Amino acid sequence: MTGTLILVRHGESEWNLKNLFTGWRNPDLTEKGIGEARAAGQALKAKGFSFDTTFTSALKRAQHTLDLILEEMGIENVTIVRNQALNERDYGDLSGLNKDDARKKWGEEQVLIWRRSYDVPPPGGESLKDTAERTLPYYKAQIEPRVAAGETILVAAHGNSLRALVMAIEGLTPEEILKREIATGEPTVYELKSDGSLKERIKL
Ligand SMILES: O=C(O)[C@H](O)COP(=O)(O)O
Repeated sequence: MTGTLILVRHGESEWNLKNLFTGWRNPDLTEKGIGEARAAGQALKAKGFSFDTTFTSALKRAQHTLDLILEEMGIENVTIVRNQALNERDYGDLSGLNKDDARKKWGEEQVLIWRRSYDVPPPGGESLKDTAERTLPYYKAQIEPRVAAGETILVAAHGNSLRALVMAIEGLTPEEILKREIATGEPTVYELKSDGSLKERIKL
């Protein structure tokens, strides 16, 4: 038996547009982000998907994306589980700062290390490793068993919480996952075997 896991990053947020570090701060989607979420819903509808359960984070941009996808698909009665284990990585003291201003203050290289190293956290925040340490146990306990049992599950979350999941599902090294950019509003479909391992990755 195979199950289906669909991962989608939220549409463009107001702070993506302003080029601000966001993390656990809570901006909503922009008009473009709303359009991206609706387009994701249309793409999933065109493929005939329906969901046994859906998951999202405790943050507005991901919740709103999920709501818009379900609305576009005409799905009204599915369970929505919201949990902060799926939140974006906490950007700590960088939250709310402009990414270009941060580069001017701390230098290009240091900011790149904070954004794209595996285990160096930004001041007061979480590294990708820290993020994976809270996201993966939640995935293993709440999401993977459902997919392994044959369900179809949609997860609307964030660039770095999804990186943590993709790394585990695809068996990527830290170097490989850090090169993977997860675009806003573009669903990825994974067929998983009954032991939770990957059968096929399909990009919509
Ligand atoms: O939290 C943020 O600022 C972004 O959503 C993700 O940031 P990143 O591109 O630095 O990983």
